[in-house]
Amino acid sequence: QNNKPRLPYPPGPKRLPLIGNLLDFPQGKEWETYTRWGKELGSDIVYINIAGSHLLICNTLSSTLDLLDKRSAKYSSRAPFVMANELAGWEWLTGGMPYGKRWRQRRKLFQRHFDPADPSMFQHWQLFYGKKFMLDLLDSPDDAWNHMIQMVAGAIISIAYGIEVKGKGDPHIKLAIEGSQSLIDTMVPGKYLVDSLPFLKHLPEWFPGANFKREAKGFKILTDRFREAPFLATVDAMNKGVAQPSFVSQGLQILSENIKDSAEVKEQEREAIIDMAANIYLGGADTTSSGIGTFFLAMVLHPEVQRKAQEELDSVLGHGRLPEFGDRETLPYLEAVVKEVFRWKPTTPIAVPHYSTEDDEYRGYFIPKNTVVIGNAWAILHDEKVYSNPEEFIPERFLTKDRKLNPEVQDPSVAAFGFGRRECPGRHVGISATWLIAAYMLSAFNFEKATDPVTGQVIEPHMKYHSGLVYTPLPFKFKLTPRSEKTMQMIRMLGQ
Ligand code: HEM
Repeated sequence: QNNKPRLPYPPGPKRLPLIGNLLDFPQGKEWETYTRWGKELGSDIVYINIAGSHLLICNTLSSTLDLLDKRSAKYSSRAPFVMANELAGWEWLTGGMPYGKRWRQRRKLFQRHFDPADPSMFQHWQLFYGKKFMLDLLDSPDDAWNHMIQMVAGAIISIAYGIEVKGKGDPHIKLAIEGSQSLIDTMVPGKYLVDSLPFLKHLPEWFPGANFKREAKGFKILTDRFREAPFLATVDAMNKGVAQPSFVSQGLQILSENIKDSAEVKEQEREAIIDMAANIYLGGADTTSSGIGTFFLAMVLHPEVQRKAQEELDSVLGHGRLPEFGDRETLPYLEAVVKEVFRWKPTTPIAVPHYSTEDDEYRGYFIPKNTVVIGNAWAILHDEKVYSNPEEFIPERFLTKDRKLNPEVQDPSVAAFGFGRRECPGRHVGISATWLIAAYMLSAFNFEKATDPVTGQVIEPHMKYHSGLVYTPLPFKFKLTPRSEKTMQMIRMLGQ
């Protein structure tokens, strides 16, 4: 290693001594700044250095796949977050775990349960909550946003634990929302000095400036409760013989039938089941609801898209019933709408940054060990060479002239769910939920812009997003009306 001549770092904005690009670091929508830097430098890979930490951004699919996929043995870890992982009790978060045996064990458990070839386990719960959601919409359409958040949270909790949540104010939903918020609060890059200067973790709590340690203690109590409470509720239901099928009940069942492993190995697997179940909520709730929020926005802004999707649904369903998962292949326009939702406003615009574990060379440049490597999903999904007018919402881009899905157009899932060995293991669960809600809502409701009740003026959707790791549309007002008396009857029948 040391005998090799040192190659230059990849191109990047000019660095200052010591602090490097610290002052250039974008606040919000960083994917747009990364894309601009790449264009200005004429390079699809951009290197920046933040006070000694290395960061590499890949702005095209080819460079991203070259590193994160083809060289995944070196690029599949995660950067250490001292505050979140060591102090606030998030060390069991698989999405943040370093690459290795512990992570692999959890990922395997996940894949065993969420087999794309047998989606019935999770689709059963998606249908259950989807129907409940439709009844809630009929009851109070103006509250669509809140109903949607509750529906997604409820479905994910049931998929993980088999616990049927009771709607607004349900303690499991409340704990889950508080738990994931505390994670978002601890994982803000640059918020806690201890993430850049890890030795600070040894300061005693009373030391001036060590409030982060007291804060971490509060977070840890919540984190532990979030991880354990729903799991214990499932164990209790299993003991009483009333548990419903779920990730946890299936995992514990298989574990109880295992007679070949030692008690120690079985205990490790039990811990992995507890961890992974809580990860299902953290990975699946905010991501899915953000995608569905973007779908709402797209429908309100594009009545012509809505109309075409409804025509297609009516031609297949004949106004007589609500769609089912089995209809999916016969509805290419709707499929194109869902693809365009994930492309237009990618839910995770920089995916989750990877971390390199060895020195490397790429196209004549040096990429040191411990570099944070970002596949810029937003840049890939907004590349005008692949998707013309990328800022526009155009489902037709995925279709041939005779309205079939065009296999030659790049599927957004090449980037919308991350890359390589860390690629989202729950992507088919999230896409399935988004498809179902899009199909249900378009068959039964019309989306329109809201009007001011006093002036009667149309209220334009504000199109504001929260710019974090998950790009989340902020709730906006819109109007939902049932398409006909018949659709209202169909929904009412769901409640019987
Ligand atoms: C529908 C929207 C979703 C989006 C956009 C999304 C996106 C992502 C991304 C970008 C990653 C990181 C990939 C990487 O490191 O390259 C990830 C990881 C993960 N996702 Fe998803 N996800 C979604 C839904 C779900 C669902 C529904 C579940 C659970 C059922 C889930 C569970 C996970 C887990 C457990 C990880 C951690 C994987 C690891 O680090 O090994 N996701 N997701």
